[in-house]
Amino acid sequence: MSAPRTLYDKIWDDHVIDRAEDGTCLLYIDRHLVHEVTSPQAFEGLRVAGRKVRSPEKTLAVVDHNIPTEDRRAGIADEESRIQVETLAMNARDFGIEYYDELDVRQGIVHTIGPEQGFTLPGMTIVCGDSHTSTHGAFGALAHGIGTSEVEHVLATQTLIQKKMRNLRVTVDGTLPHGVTPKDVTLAIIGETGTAGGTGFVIEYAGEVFRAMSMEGRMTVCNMSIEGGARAGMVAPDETTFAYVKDKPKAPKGAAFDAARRYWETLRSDEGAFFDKEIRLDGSNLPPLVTWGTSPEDVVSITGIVPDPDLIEDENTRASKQRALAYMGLTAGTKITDIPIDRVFIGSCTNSRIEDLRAAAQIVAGQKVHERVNAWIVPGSGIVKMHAEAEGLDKIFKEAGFDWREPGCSMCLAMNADRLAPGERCASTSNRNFEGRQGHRGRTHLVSPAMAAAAAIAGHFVDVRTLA
Ligand SMILES: CC(C)[C@H](C(=O)O)[C@@H](O)C(=O)O
Ligand code: SF4
Repeated sequence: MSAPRTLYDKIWDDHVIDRAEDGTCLLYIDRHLVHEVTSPQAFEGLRVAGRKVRSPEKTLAVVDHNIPTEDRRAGIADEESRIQVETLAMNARDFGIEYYDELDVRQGIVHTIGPEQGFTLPGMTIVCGDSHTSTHGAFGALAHGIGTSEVEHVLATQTLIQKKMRNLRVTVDGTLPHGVTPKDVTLAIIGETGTAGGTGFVIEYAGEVFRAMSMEGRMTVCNMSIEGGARAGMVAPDETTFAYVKDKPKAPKGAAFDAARRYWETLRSDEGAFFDKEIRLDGSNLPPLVTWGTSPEDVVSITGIVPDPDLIEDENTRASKQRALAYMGLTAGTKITDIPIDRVFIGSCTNSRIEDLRAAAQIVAGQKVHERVNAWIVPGSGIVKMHAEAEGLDKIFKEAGFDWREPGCSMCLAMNADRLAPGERCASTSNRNFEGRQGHRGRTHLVSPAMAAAAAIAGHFVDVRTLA
């Protein structure tokens, strides 16, 4: 009998084409997602070399980072963004790749549309020139970001040169309390391990909490694997996965689905499989979390206070956390619920799917956005937007005073017209809170959609567990 293997080992083994003596492998790539930021030089490289895209049918292109989230018909005012978008459209046309442009209802954030279209499936190797490709690991796929030269390599060959990572299992057992969401789980994990805790690893998320979690929740968790330093994160596929995938436009149908499913059912870590590192958390004790600093590991409970970096022993850590506190304009000891906010951003590939919008709408219904707050909802895709509107969620948000916008990366990163003004403080459902991430001198607090919605109403952070 062969040695027990992890989920990662199995997907890896099934995709190795060639192994060099030093362990470097050539991996087959099943799916390649392409967006406007990291693809222009890759296509240019193909042009110069006179090469074609090896498997256009395994490649899908979409615009997300540079597009405006207001009326699209007005075009793109910013010259650089306009060129990025036009270039992707041209490249997709020239190389025969399916492309969702800014007027297509299927357009959205690259990591939202892959799963939505059934382009993302269990057991696959999935890459994109984007770090949050880890999102797709929620399906039990090996999915990670690649650099632009690798984008060119995959376009040309449908393969990638890779070294295998080590196996890390993060087990979260128990039942999440009311008001505690997948976003809080992922922030808790990063708070525990730090942003370097996953370096050199592929994470498998295991335990009762992930078994009970929806596909969208699993995507939120896998999305932020990269903030925890890991190459990728994954959840073994199960009935929840199969039910989600079934009937998606690009998923296999009928007998082909049944055959695929039989393979997918083998994609779980064997009893006794070896993990290089294990981390355990109790999900039953988690509170809603808020980040106070400029790293996703700077998490604190909603019932907590801004920590005092002066108390940190390690000199470097102390200096960096002191700087974070100064950047954030906070004073140690301040209650988290006393921090006033100016902006709310419910969006990004972490938290802008339909369940996120429902969770936010539930808190917003019948209420008004606080007079000081400018609050936005940016659906992850045109399909999410359409579903939300069919459910009347847009009305709930608009009546409360939210801006209901067009899909895209938007204010997750300041690469388009959407950004914080200097000094503005934002409750954001995105995944990064680095200096300037949402705009020059902007201040980001990472939270769940429910927490962001509650903050929009109150004008400061609120413990959602105290709401009905
Ligand atoms: C623009 C892109 C390369 C980048 C990434 O890789 O993550 C972006 O999506 C981000 O979230 O910072
Ligand atoms: S939504 Fe944010 S994190 Fe996700 S791909 Fe876009 S910029 Fe990157």
